[in-house]
Amino acid sequence: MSRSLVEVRDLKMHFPIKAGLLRKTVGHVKAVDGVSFDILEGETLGLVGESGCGKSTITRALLRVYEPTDGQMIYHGDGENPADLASMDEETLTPYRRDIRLVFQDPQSSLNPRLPVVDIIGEVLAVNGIATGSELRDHVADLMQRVGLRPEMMHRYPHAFSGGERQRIGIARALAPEPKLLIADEAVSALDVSVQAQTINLLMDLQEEFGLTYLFVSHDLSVVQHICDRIAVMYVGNIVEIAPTDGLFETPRHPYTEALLSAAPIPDPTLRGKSSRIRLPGEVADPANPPPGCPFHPRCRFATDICKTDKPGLRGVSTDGHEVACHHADDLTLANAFDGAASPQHDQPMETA
Ligand SMILES: Nc1ncnc2c1ncn2[C@@H]1O[C@H](COP(=O)(O)OP(=O)(O)OP(=O)(O)O)[C@@H](O)[C@H]1O
Repeated sequence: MSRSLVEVRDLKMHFPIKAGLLRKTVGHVKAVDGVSFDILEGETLGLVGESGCGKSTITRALLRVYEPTDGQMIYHGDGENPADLASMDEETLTPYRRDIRLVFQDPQSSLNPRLPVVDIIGEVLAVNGIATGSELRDHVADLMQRVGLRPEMMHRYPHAFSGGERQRIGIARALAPEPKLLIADEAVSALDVSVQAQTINLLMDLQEEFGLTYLFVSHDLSVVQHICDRIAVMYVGNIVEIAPTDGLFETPRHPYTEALLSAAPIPDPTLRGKSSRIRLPGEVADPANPPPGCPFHPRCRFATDICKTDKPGLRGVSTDGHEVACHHADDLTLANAFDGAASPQHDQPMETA
C-alpha cells in the first residue's frame, strides 16, 4: 500500500457569522467540522457530496487559502520531514506552496486575458526560481507540449484558445512548479462533455508521467467513478464514508451514500431500472446549525437514540480500507446503487463523445 502524502486529522473550518452594527460574532458556519482522511501518494482521491457540504472549503484549507480553525494537515512530501501545514506561518509555508497546486474550475476567468501564454505559465516558473530568459521559454514550450498544446502558440492570448485549450493552459500552469499534489476542484465541469473526457484522459496520462497525486472534487459521480482510486463522501461538513471506488459504488455502507448514488444518472442502459432513486425526507441540515449527534440522523430511516446524541467517527468495515461513520454500519441492509455491476474499468481511457 502507498504511503500517505497528506494526513488530514480532525480538520475544522468554522466561519464566523457577524451581525449588528458592531459586527459581533453571533454564530459559526461549520463548513468543515472535524474531518480525517489520508491522501495516498500516487492515488486519485475523489471528494463528493451535495453543494455546500464543504468540499471546496477542504481544498482551500489544504492550499492554505484559509487558516483552519482546528486540526492538522500533515504533509509528508519526500517522506523525510513531515510538516503540519495547518499551523504554519506564511513564510514557512512558501516552499510547500510549490508542492500543492490547484487546477481552477473556470479556465475563462482564471487566466489573465492581458497576458500571453508564455507569461501566464512563465510567471510561475520565474516566481519559483525554476527558470528565466530563454530557459524559461524552453520550459514553457515543454509544458505546452506535455499538455497537448502547440508551443508556437505561446505568444497568443487566452482568447485565441478554445475552452478545452484554456483548461490545458491552466493545467500546464499548475504543473509548472513540479508539484506533488494537484487539486482539481470541479476542473472539468465547465467544459463540454467531449472536451471533459479529453481533459480527464490528459490528467490521467500526466499523473502516470509525473507520478502525481490528485484530489479530485466533483459533483459528477460518473466522472469520479471513472478517474478515482478512492472516494470520500461528504455530508454537512463531515466525511460519512471513504472507500475504494469499486467498493463504494458496488456496496455503499452509509445510508447517505446509498441515496447519493441512487440519484446519479446510470450511463449503462442495461442497468437502468435495476435501482430506484431514494428520496430522502426533509432538507439538508444548515451548517450554521447542524443537528447534534450524526449530522444525517434527521433524514435517516435507520436512526436510533444514539444517532441523535453521539457523532459517529469513521471506522473500518472491511479489510480493503472501506470506512463508514455510522453507528449501525454493521447491521444495515442497503440497496446496492448499481446492483454491483456498473463499474467501468477506470484504468481504461474514457470514451470521448
Ligand atoms: N468564506 C466563507 N464564509 C462563510 N461561509 C462560507 C465561506 N465559504 C464557504 N462557506 C459556507 O460553508 C459551507 C460549505 O461551502 P463549500 O463551498 O465548501 O461547499 P461545496 O461542497 O464546495 O459546495 P459547491 O459544490 O457548491 O462548491 C456552505 O454553507 C457555504 O455557504
